Amino acid sequence: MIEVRDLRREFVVRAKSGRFRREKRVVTAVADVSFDIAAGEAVGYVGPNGAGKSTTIKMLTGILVPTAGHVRVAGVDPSRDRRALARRIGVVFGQRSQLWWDLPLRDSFDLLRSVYRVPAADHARRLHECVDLLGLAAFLDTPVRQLSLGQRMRGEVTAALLHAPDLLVLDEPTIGLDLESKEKLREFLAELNTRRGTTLLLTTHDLDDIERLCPRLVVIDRGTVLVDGPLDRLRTEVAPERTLVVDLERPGPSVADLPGVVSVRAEGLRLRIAFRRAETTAAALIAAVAARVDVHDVAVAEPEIDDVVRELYARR
Ligand SMILES: Nc1ncnc2c1ncn2[C@@H]1O[C@H](COP(=O)(O)OP(=O)(O)OP(=O)(O)O)[C@@H](O)[C@H]1O
Repeated sequence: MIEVRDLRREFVVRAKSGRFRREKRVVTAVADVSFDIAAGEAVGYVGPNGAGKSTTIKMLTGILVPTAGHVRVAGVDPSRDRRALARRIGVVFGQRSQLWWDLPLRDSFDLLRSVYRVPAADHARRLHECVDLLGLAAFLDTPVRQLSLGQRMRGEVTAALLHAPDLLVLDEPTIGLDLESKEKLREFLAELNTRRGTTLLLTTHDLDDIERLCPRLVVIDRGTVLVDGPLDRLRTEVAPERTLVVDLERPGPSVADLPGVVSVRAEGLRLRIAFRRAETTAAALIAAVAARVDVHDVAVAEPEIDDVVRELYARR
């Protein structure tokens, strides 16, 4: 669905140097990025501010022309054939709108139907589905400028899907939304990916989006890909410690010396035992702990995705 090889984008900026002189400087926003995304995948594209995420997305959607490299999206060269691309993909920019500000939401959808020449019956069916799943009914006749951010975002996602694209690209889709709206949107996108097989590529600073939606993560920093792989593998490789949370019946002797244990933190009768997955299993550790202290309850916590990404940024 997406093929990116040695993709590069430079910007020439003119900075003041001295009183009258302006110096030309080249900023490399994206430097030789390569990745492939297959149909049906859901991929998170993350990185710190200024990493080059938006610049990449703009090249994938035909808004920016690459300085060098090869890019194909749904079989199309995005900057050469934006029209053909527009029929195959949907794009949602959290910070920008494709809706008509002064018109009721419903009218924007009608206009988009004409733009994409979607047959009336298909349009009605897809719209009905989005209205239902995203809960749009209450504000379909409200002008877009009067919508709350959460309502507008649900409208934006609907607008991007009315022509049934195979790929949906989302740039910061949950930015600024409250927790409930975020969850609603994530649930909808997850369904879209698993049920309909729509490919998802999203940039986000909210790692819960990734946790919920993207089995695969591409991390970019200073214009280059830092890592690319399944989230589960990154968890194991980058954050090799898991945590056994043990609730004790009563205080007992220390368990810090058990094999594989890295550290133990006690909060009343609750112990947080960090252990290395390469050195012991949760089952073996639970047995060893239970042989020493009276255990009321146990749970195993995987590293948070935030920890994984923080560790990756720290390593650069
Ligand atoms: N039009 C432009 N002219 C000059 N420099 C630019 C332009 N657009 C982006 N850049 C620079 O390219 C780099 C990457 O920017 P980009 O917007 O792609 O980052 P990002 O990963 O999307 O960041 P954020 O998370 O803050 O949105 C930055 O250093 C930015 O200043």
